[in-house]
Amino acid sequence: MDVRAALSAQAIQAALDGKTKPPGSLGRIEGLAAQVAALQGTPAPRVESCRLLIFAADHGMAALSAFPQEVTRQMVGNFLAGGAAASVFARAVGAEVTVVDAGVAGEPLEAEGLVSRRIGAGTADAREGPAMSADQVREALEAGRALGAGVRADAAAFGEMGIGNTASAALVAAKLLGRPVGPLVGRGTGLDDAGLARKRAALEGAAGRCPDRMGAVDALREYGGFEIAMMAGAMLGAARARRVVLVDGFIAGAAAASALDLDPGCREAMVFCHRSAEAGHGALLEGLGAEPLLDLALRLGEGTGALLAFPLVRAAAAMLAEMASFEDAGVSAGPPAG
Ligand SMILES: Cc1cc2ncn([C@H]3O[C@H](COP(=O)(O)O)[C@@H](O)[C@H]3O)c2cc1C
Ligand SMILES: O=C(O)c1cccnc1
Repeated sequence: MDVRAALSAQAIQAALDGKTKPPGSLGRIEGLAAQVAALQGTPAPRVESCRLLIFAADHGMAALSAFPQEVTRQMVGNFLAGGAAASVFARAVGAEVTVVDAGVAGEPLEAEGLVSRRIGAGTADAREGPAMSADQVREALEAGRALGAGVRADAAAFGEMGIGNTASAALVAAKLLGRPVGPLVGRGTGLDDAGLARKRAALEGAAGRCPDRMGAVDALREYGGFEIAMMAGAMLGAARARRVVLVDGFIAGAAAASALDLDPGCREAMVFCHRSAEAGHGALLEGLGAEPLLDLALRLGEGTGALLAFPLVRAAAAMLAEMASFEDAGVSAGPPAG
């Protein structure tokens, strides 16, 4: 930590301790407020607006899902029509939504409001060989970076849609953490025990093609999805633009792990919003040293958990910006914090 950062962390702590409350009594909301203050470089931070970017793409491993591949395309229509869970939560918390076609299978989607950044018509089957080319990884990261950098809202939330993407996310996460894929494999959209055993065996086979530990570009090339790679790029772009980066569940977590591997500095922008019920998410969070805000047994993706956490982040920033100090309010302070 450089001296300026140390001083500013101290100044932020002093501002928090000067508020009309026993020191530390707002628990983790105080840490959240301090994070946002440091990110924005002000003791009066603001997180009033939020934009959710939903990245959609298809996977060569879609057969490992409990649902058919065409659901990805159909859900893009549902997002655009405002009928998905993420659409409803976005309205409920006052967030805007952008839907991005990162590579849905079949003919290019054409719909009003859809942002087209297609890298291909779905990835290749990672059980057999690389999911995409190195050029496609770069293209996806770059397209994402530009989209993330272009977010004008104070907070950027990240969601995804892609049948089969819990398989892809498990492999990417395993290689980034240098861990066996088995414990990261989960039921996704709701596999039964036989489906789960089949998925685990398939992913263990796929993982065996490559070294145990890989960097983000290699892991994304071998096992990624276009939406996961583009989301990783978008997280980097938004973090560099000093937006709060709201990380959703397991799949967004794999994208976040990729972004962190490419630039550990983007950590200061990231808020891990919830612990998904998907089996591997606990291990991924632990591997990243992240303690999420919420634990609601969600297992949907789309950015739903990120949207639910947004009001907490908004309230944390407002607390630091608006709460009276002991001095302002004429309230007697207790003993010095420490
Ligand atoms: C109707 C429907 C809406 C969804 N919204 C998100 N997902 C979630 O489920 C998928 C991942 O699970 P798996 O790897 O098992 O396919 C992703 O598309 C994810 O966003 C959905 C899944 C379905 C079926
Ligand atoms: O946590 C997630 O992102 C998730 C879990 C299950 C299915 N789809 C997404």
